[in-house]
Amino acid sequence: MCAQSFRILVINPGSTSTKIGVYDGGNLLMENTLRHSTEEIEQYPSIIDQYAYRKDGILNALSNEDINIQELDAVCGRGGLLRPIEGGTYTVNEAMIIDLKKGYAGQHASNLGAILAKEIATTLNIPAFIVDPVVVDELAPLARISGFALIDRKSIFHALNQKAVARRYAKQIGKKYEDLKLIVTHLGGGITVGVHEYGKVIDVNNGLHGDGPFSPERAGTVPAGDLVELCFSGEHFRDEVMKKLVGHGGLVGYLGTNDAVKVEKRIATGDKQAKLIYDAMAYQVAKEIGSSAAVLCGKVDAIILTGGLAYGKEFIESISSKVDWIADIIVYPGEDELQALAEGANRVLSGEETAKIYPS
Ligand SMILES: Nc1ncnc2c1ncn2[C@@H]1O[C@H](COP(=O)(O)OP(=O)(O)O)[C@@H](O)[C@H]1O
Ligand SMILES: CCCC(=O)OP(=O)(O)O
Repeated sequence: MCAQSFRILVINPGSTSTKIGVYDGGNLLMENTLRHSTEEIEQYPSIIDQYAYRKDGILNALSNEDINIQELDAVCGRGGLLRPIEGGTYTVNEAMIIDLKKGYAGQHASNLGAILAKEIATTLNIPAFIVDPVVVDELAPLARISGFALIDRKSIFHALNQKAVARRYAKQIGKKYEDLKLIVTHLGGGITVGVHEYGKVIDVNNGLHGDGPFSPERAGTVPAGDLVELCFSGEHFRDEVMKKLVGHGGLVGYLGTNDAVKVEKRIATGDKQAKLIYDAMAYQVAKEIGSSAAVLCGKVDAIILTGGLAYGKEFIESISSKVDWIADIIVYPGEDELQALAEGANRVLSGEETAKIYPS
């Protein structure tokens, strides 16, 4: 008897893009990346206000590729800033939608994944899922200590892609993910460096709220005392400072764009400031990888570099030249997120796994 084949629409809203794909029986029928400039995104006061803009983009892309949405069996979105939960595939439920709409754990484009999936799925009377949301939390107790007793460190990162590429690497070398010690670095609109020890991400920088390297649009760690002074100087409003840290931080703050391709072009035409800032981003990523290697006592099976910025050859070279003494470096440009979403939904639809329930 043939295994049943399911047609699944996957939706991955990122800070600088919305990526979609349609899979049938595990085969990719179409994929599309809709890029969003800072100016486009800025028209919307909050993440939830981007809903119709992103939904229209998705439905237009599907229609341009002659995909008949009536033939879909499920819709699976990237999971956003929910309560901390274990990894896996979850049915989108009302409790999840409520948390995402009110921004329970903050604002990020991934909050739209479940909402878009549910909305499209409801009109078609089919199920909606999320897989490995950005709040997957496997931190070791030591990694939770920030040094400031009122604030714990949190696990907010590219869980879906980090896990997917780590598994891809394990398969490629004929080993199990659960038997490896890896440092996985996602280089996207946000940048996260995860310490994967035997299948668990025991430490990772909080890629959203001011921790770790700066990124195309986030400030990462900034000097805390200076930040406190700035916040209480009476010259800045709360939302303005938050925006300077997340959204208008990193490359946007220094160079006015979240697009690394444009930055590379400026460097090629001799823009010294662009080169300094781009080199500094690579420098901070390398430092974070170095400290992650210390977590694993230097016993690292491989360093994986992935995400959109990993297409930039000189950027990757700049990081690699500082950390290649630690372990082999594997570069997987782009991401495996769409396929990981499709596989997660497929495991549930085929009965291989039961969907987890998000707690209310
Ligand atoms: N070919 C490329 N060379 C260098 N940088 C690239 C390339 N393609 C995309 N990028 C950059 O990657 C970043 C976005 O990465 P991506 O993983 O798609 O992020 P997100 O999922 O957060 O939207 C952007 O700064 C974009 O300009
Ligand atoms: C919220 C952590 C994940 C993240 O930064 O995603 P993007 O790179 O898509 O913004």
